[in-house]
Amino acid sequence: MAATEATHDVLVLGAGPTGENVADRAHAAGLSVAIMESELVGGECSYWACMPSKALLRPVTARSEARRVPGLADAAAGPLDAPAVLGHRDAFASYWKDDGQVRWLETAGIELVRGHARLAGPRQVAVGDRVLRARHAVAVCTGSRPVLPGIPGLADARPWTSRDATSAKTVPGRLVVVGGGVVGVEMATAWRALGASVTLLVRGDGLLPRMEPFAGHLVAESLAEAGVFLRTGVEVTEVRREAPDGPVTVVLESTASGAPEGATGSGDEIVADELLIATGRAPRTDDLGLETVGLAPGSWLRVDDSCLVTDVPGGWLYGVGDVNHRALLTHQGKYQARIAGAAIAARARNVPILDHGPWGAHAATADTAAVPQVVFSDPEAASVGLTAAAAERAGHRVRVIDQDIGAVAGAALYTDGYRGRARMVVDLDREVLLGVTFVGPGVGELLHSATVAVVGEIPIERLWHAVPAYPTISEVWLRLLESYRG
Ligand SMILES: Cc1cc2nc3c(=O)[nH]c(=O)nc-3n(C[C@H](O)[C@H](O)[C@H](O)COP(=O)(O)OP(=O)(O)OC[C@H]3O[C@@H](n4cnc5c(N)ncnc54)[C@H](O)[C@@H]3O)c2cc1C
Ligand SMILES: NC(=O)c1ccc[n+]([C@@H]2O[C@H](COP(=O)([O-])OP(=O)(O)OC[C@H]3O[C@@H](n4cnc5c(N)ncnc54)[C@H](O)[C@@H]3O)[C@@H](O)[C@H]2O)c1
Repeated sequence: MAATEATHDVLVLGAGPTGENVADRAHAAGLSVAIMESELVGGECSYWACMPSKALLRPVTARSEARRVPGLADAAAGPLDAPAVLGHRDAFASYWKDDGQVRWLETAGIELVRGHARLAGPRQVAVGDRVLRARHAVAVCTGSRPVLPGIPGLADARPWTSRDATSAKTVPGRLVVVGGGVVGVEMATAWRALGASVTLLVRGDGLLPRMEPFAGHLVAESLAEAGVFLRTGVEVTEVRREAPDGPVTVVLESTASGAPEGATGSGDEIVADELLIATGRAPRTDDLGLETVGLAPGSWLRVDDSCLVTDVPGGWLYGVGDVNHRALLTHQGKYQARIAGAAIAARARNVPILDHGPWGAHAATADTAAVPQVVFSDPEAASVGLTAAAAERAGHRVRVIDQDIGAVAGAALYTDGYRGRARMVVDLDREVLLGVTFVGPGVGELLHSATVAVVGEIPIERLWHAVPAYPTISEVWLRLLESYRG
């Protein structure tokens, strides 16, 4: 059968949050756009990542806070209603149906092409028996997938990935989680609160290694209090699941210092019902036709600040979102999409000089200079910009100011015995903030104040006039600034 052909101004591969926003920005600029999707419009974030995971975690943190509010503690003392929480999660994952997002594409005037898309040479994409051509740009927004390390026996042991951990229909009796990054911590938090006996295995010496060390310490302390069995400094060397529906045995390099609640087996082996591997991400570029444009299949796409792929000549191929490995977060993918969409539109109109300096309209800057992230653990950990160690490594002359958030009146009112800590990293040469970290209940909503301060490079002397309302947790800002100014 002959291939059907069509030409659009812009072709977008992958309709996750990033692809949707590239398509939207390009279309809003008057360009014709087709977007291709092999699974569900909305991508990982909507169905197997941000939305379902946060729907699982919100009841956990709400209960935990309520337990520390006088008058509510008894009412919140019982277990979570797991079927209700899982049902709430299902609703937030739109029951794994994308009708709503498809309707949005239709309303926006963006053509949806369902199927697996592959590049078929410069400015050309094949989907099934269709060949689509792009007048101006092709944007690859195909995201990332979980990495499964090459541990003997793992592939045959039916491990959970982040997709299973966010969509499981029942609570496992015993869950082993490998990886102390964001997915490992969030999912250990959720499934423990839902009733599973959870063992968290970490290769390094702590959790959340990309944040300030106190974030990992406070979260680890709280996970241990919740009954999570945390083992640091261990490596999984083998995994066995002898019967398809039987338990899984995880073999470790070191000796256990105790056994997790409800687990059978100890020492070098842990037996569990499910095993979640949360050890990072790989780009979804292995079956994308990258070789037809001179790139290596399976590689992250190297891009400039307008998200143009640097290794392909001609100025037509963009890599936006997770796939370029700059910042694997939905809000940063969408930010890059707004920048790339503007750059695509400007180049299509032959605008001679793009605004490509840092913080310019056509230069993604915040996704390297000021990335905000909230880990929705209990307590939450929220950070933007550089940690103290990263700032020093980058050659800045810094001063670090730490503050116990529990000492602030608003925090004391928020929950009894509020435990939390804040840090700001000050650039001593310019007297602006390079990074801010908050750990504690409810701090996720505090983060944007720090993001504005870091991105805006607001001088400390002006921040002094940004008066936090009394009595809110935001008063921690005042304490941080008082400590700095003396
Ligand atoms: C468990 C978990 C929780 C997370 N929680 C958060 C959070 O709270 N906040 C946050 O900011 N980030 C979070 N993230 C990260 C976030 O999910 C990603 O950064 C985000 O989804 C990236 O968006 P994207 O559009 O670049 O890629 P994706 O969301 O992965 O979308 C890519 C799309 O491309 C499609 N596709 C792939 N290949 C092809 C092809 N060849 N042809 C056609 N279509 C294709 C895919 O089916 C998919 O729909 C989380 C991640 C995980 C794993
Ligand atoms: N709330 C949020 O913003 C949120 C939530 C979940 C995920 N995400 C994003 O999704 C991405 C993926 O998260 P993730 O937790 O899978 O990756 P990650 O890179 O954050 O953490 C993976 C961890 O696994 C460890 N690891 C790697 N190989 C290992 C092995 N063989 N054995 C034991 N440990 C090993 C790494 O040292 C690392 O600490 C991250 O970039 C994250 O930002 C964001």
